[in-house]
Amino acid sequence: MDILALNCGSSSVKYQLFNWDKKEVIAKGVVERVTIGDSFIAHEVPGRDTYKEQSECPDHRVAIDLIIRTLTHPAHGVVKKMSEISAVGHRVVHGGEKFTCSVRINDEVLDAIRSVQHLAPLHNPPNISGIEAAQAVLPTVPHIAIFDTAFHQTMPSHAYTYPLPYEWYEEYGVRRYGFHGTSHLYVSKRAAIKLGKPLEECNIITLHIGNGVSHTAIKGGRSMDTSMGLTPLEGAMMGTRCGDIDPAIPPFIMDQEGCTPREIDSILNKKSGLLGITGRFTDRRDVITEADNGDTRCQLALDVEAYRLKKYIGSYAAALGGVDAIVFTAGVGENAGVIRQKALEGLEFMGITLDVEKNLKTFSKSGETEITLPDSPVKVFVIPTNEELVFVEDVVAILDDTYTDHTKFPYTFTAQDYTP
Ligand SMILES: Nc1ncnc2c1ncn2[C@@H]1O[C@H](COP(=O)(O)OP(=O)(O)O)[C@@H](O)[C@H]1O
Ligand SMILES: CC(=O)OP(=O)(O)O
Ligand SMILES: [Mg+2]
Repeated sequence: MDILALNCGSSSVKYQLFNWDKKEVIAKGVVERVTIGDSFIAHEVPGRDTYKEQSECPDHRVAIDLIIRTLTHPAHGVVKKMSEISAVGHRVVHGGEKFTCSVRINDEVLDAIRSVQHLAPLHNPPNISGIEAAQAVLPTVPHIAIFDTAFHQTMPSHAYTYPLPYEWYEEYGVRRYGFHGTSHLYVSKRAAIKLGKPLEECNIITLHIGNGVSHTAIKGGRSMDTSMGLTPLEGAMMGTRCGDIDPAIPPFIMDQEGCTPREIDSILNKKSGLLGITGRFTDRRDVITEADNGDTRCQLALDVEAYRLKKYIGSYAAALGGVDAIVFTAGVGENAGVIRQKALEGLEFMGITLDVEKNLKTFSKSGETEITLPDSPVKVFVIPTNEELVFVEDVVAILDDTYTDHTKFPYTFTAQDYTP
């Protein structure tokens, strides 16, 4: 059974075609610069050179057509016709309180996703266009929505309630939701395997550090708290997003500079974080290189990022009442040893003893790696995330009618009989 996983971002569409029977990736890739101009596809098939093609994608529908054309291309493709694909799994970032698990998409589900799109304006609208575009091209196969927020619906009310007028929660749904759920779920399952303990007995802190950054405190496989909030703006400092700040700052700057709520929101989402402090960069590779070259603002941005990571580790260890493992994942978490080291410095009192040399040599391509010394009471792992695999597992479980919810491990594939 071949399953297509789609992750439609504001200006990109990532995809993965997975063969469930062989448990292997048939092809994966990304269409970049969708709606922007100069769009192209980069298509990877294991054992072949990456195929790149320039092709204008003014909208997501054209991008999805391009993916399908590439997947079925006589030379670069991997399937003869699209009818070989059994189902499509779509990432949907915000599911509000309505969705505690993945669901088969129908008109009612699409309306419900639309009803919360104002809570994730950078993410949900492209997710919806992607679903509509894929349904138009593949009208006869099941389409399944997998929500970033679903995994975090297990949070207790004291973790998701803001100290704000309670009516805002009742009337507008103002509460913490949390995101990157499939990534936190996947790496925590993998960490339990590496610890050699049942997930139900583990306290794990997962640090997803990519373009978006979020941290989660996981007890017994369930999300107990997470750093992103009503929207993906709260929590850690990110490439262009501010994360936690004094809420009085936005109205103060609006008064000073005469900007509108929409303008200030755009600055906090797109011009803050590492870009805000450095004035130049969002990519940590650039920030690290320039800090090494003596740029003090790049150094400051790294110091702020690492210090804030350390504070989340401490607070989540307290929230969980102890921690068995800490996991670094996503582009930065998997590759930036310097940031990991800085974030963990001084945490020996918590039982974390880093293997400094091994940490600096660990990247995504190293695979799942323990970066603490063998006698470290708390283990720290670098675990490459695989959100698409969670999409695929959920799709299969829904098609087989064995699906309950994420935390009940409908398929133990990621947890048991799988070696990444
Ligand atoms: N070797 C590296 N060192 C530091 N940061 C890296 C490295 N490789 C990738 N990154 C960072 O990873 C980020 C992308 O992470 P990723 O998880 O792919 O993001 P997303 O899925 O949210 O688009 C880039 O912005 C870049 O800063
Ligand atoms: C929710 C979120 O921030 O997602 P991403 O990291 O893909 O931007
Ligand atoms: Mg990502």
